Amino acid sequence: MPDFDLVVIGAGAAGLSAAAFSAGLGLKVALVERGRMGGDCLNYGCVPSKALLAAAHAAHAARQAGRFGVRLPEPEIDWATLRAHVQGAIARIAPIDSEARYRGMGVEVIRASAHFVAPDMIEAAGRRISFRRCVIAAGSQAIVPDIPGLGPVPWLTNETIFELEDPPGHLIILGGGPIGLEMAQAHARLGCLVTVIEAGRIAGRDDPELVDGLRRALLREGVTLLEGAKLARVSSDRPEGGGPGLVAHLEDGRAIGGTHLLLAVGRAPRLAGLDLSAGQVAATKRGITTDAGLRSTTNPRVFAVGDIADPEGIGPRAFTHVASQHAGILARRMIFRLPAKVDYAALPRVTYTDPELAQIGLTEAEAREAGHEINILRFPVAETDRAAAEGIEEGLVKLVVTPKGRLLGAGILAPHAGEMAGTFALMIGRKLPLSALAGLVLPYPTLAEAAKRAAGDFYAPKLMSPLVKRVVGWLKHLP
Ligand SMILES: Cc1cc2nc3c(=O)[nH]c(=O)nc-3n(C[C@H](O)[C@H](O)[C@H](O)COP(=O)(O)OP(=O)(O)OC[C@H]3O[C@@H](n4cnc5c(N)ncnc54)[C@H](O)[C@@H]3O)c2cc1C
Ligand SMILES: NC(=O)c1ccc[n+]([C@@H]2O[C@H](COP(=O)([O-])OP(=O)(O)OC[C@H]3O[C@@H](n4cnc5c(N)ncnc54)[C@H](O)[C@@H]3O)[C@@H](O)[C@H]2O)c1
Repeated sequence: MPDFDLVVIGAGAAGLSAAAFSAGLGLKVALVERGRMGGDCLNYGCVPSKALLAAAHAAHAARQAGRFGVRLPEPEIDWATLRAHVQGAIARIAPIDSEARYRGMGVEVIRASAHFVAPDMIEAAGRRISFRRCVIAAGSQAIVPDIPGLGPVPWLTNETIFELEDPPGHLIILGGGPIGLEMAQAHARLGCLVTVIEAGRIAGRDDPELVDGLRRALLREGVTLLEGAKLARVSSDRPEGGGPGLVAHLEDGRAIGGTHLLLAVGRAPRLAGLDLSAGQVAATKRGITTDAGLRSTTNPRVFAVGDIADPEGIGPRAFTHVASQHAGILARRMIFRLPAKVDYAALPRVTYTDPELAQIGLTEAEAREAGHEINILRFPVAETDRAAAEGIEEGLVKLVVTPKGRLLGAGILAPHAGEMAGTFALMIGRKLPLSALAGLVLPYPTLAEAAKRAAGDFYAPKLMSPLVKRVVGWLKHLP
């Protein structure tokens, strides 16, 4: 008999969900975690970043209040209290992910590093542990690019930036993806100088039309965005009187002096140390190779979930809600032996800047690339009455639909766009026709009305057609 029905490696969003439902269904489960319970999302990712952004938005709101005739002095940033707020947000959620809670569920929690010693056995804390099934949920970590000068010049990643004792004077951020942009706006609003060095364009996976508005918003707030910029090397530049300092030298000869460097150029799966070859588990630099049901293609006892999983070579989707989706697939596939596959057709993703940038399903470019015949519908958020009342200038809803009115994708740039994403995820996921959105009675005044107005545009030409006008002309003669 194996020691455990299930061994889970990693107690982040993905591993915790897998352990909880498996123990709940009566399986004997071991959960191995070498770092902090809760993984990246709780400790170094979603939670601290959103807590920092909340503080930054409060500072910004105070600065903007004058527009409404409410005059406030320039906000003073109390960094120690701000840090306490960020750590407090983590502490508030931590009990949910805690060792004590999981032990209470009957899970054996092992605080150690795990590695394979055989296809049906791992080793952790000096113990060899055999299993019927193993779920690898070891997550991902920040990529450290090979840039001359890094090393002598220290750098920050998502694991260290929330621990700074003092605010950075001038934060140089390498990479303008979700991490780079969220951290850029957060620090700029908190009074730091910020320069983003992006090799391509910022928010490169998102629709350029939506990104335009976000770019304008960031530039207005004083963030320096260097797009299409290649970093050649970094050098140390300690200012007189001490303190951190560096110079980022771009390939085109520009040199940017700053105090701190944040690396936000993407994520790499945490494969090192797992000794996957001993477990006969195949992997590439994108992650653990699985089928569409998250089962290892080379070891049927093993599944992979969360950031480390690479189902069918389509690559990871590094989001906490994907980790949860994976856990649901695992329950059906691994425990109930039902067919279940990853399906990202209705996947939402949100960059929590202000305005927020949300994409659900396909962007226009992705839909065209996939060969869909599409219509594009747009409505500027600024034209809603709510935007007028709140002085909102930036924002756009952009819908990607088939000629028959099926929604393939929705992009939203708006304050709190993430709160609107659910409607679109439901529509795409359940294949609801666009008429469902066009006919929806929404509360007035809300920014979400922009989405309904965009959907309405699909039907307006049909409604105003000569045929309909003839029918109306005929109907008016009826008693
Ligand atoms: C700054 C930042 C902000 C983010 N914001 C958002 C957001 O707003 N929304 C969103 O959806 N996603 C966000 N993400 C992404 C999200 O954090 C990840 O997708 C999610 O944490 C992945 O969960 P996971 O369980 O796969 O991996 P992780 O959370 O990384 O957990 C893996 C765990 O495995 C442990 N581990 C690794 N190897 C071993 C081993 N050999 N033995 C034992 N333990 C091991 C690690 O210590 C870790 O705790 C953000 C990420 C970052 C970095
Ligand atoms: N709000 C959210 O849901 C949220 C927030 C943060 C992170 N995440 C997840 O974490 C993942 C990783 O985020 P990320 O921002 O680190 O990575 P990313 O891969 O999304 O973006 C990295 C950016 O860095 C650029 N880049 C790469 N190498 C470079 C170099 N040498 N010089 C300059 N630019 C370079 C790329 O062109 C890209 O635009 C995201 O894709 C997302 O899945 C999600």
